[in-house]
Amino acid sequence: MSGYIQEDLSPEELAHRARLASSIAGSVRDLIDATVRTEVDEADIDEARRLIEAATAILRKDQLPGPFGIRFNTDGTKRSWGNAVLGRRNPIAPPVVLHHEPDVSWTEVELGAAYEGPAGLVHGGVLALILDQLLGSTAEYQQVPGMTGTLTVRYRKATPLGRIRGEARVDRVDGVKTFVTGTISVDGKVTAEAEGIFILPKWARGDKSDVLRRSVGEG
Ligand SMILES: CCCCCCCCCC(=O)SCCNC(=O)CCNC(=O)[C@H](O)C(C)(C)COP(=O)(O)OP(=O)(O)OC[C@H]1O[C@@H](n2cnc3c(N)ncnc32)[C@H](O)[C@@H]1OP(=O)(O)O
Repeated sequence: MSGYIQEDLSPEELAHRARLASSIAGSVRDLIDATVRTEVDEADIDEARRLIEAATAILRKDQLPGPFGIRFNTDGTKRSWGNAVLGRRNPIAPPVVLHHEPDVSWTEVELGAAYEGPAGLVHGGVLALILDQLLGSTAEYQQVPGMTGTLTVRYRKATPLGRIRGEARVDRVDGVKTFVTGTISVDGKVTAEAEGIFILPKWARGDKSDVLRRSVGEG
């Protein structure tokens, strides 16, 4: 499967690239929030556009030919920096930072104006996006990875924009299928529940599954 890339970067080089990725993506996330919420006049919009287009031209001077992919390093680490949920290099990603404990994986993340659906509330699709990744990464961490086959979300209460907590656990494994459950909560109250069925795809079965089991990706 293409898009899985093997690299051999020193710890110093990895740390340097991580700093660069986080700094540029953080600036663009701030820009996204500023864009959603700006009330400036047309002259300021025109000036901001000029500066943004200049910044885009600088970044376009040297680009990957396609997406970032998933990169393995010789030290055993794995980077998913382009990932839409975790990607430290992706300004669309909140980014979600996952914490894995023996029985539970969790995250706490601030969702601002860019993630709005109903007024003042988190978009249901954004919650499904976060749950998909959280549940999928939980399966991966427990060494039973897979692609999302089915994700079922029950929205129990509205989720206000702001700080949310996600938690997930592997419920059971049946052959190539891993069943994972999870929740989103705010101030200790569950607002959404999910179950995901993650399936180790045919192309990754047998020896090839090692590449998916080796480590859990860092965003
Ligand atoms: C790989 C590690 C990734 C870790 C990151 C996770 C977080 C990211 C999550 C994602 O965004 S993944 C992207 C969204 N998902 C996809 O694009 C998946 C697209 N679908 C596929 O690639 C295949 O349809 C799939 C891998 C899900 C299943 O195809 P297979 O050909 O490998 O399945 P197969 O026909 O061998 O069936 C295996 C078992 O799964 C069952 N099954 C198949 N598709 C299913 C489905 N969609 N939902 C539930 N069960 C399903 C099937 O009935 C069978 O059950 P039994 O073993 O009990 O007989």
